[in-house]
Amino acid sequence: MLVTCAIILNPQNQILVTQRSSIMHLPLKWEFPGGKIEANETPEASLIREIKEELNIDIEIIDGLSANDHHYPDKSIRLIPFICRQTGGEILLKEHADYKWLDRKDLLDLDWADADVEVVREFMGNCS
Ligand SMILES: Nc1nc2c([nH]c(=O)n2[C@@H]2O[C@H](COP(=O)(O)OP(=O)(O)OP(=O)(O)O)[C@@H](O)[C@H]2O)c(=O)[nH]1
Repeated sequence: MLVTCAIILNPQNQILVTQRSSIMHLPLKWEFPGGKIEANETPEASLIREIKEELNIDIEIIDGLSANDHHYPDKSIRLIPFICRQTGGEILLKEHADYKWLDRKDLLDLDWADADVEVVREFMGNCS
């Protein structure tokens, strides 16, 4: 399963992180918002659509990071991360339990979905 996710930076270079709801796969784990790529969709178009659907905000994509393959007991995903900026809208949570803007140094303190840990490490390594 191909999944895109957005590392959205604000003007203070904080990062938007979202918490999965208690009724989702990986309940209450933190992730970067995003979702499954649908048929005939580019990764970039999929991510822009998902972020609008889930969070009610518009983003532009700045850059891509390495995809990370991860095998959960019940599914395997390829997580494709993009660095993004918010260009419009106000955050309204449609699916998630919570969100926060975090300083980069605090990212590894969260209880991440397993597939995201490698993505966080690469992102932190790139920025330091
Ligand atoms: N959006 C998103 N999904 C992630 C991340 N990390 C990670 O393991 N995933 C997994 O990727 C899958 C796709 O996410 P989704 O949000 O579109 O799908 P979903 O919860 O409806 O999944 P489902 O319909 O298979 O239960 C989920 O199983 C989710 O747990 C992440 O950072 N962002």
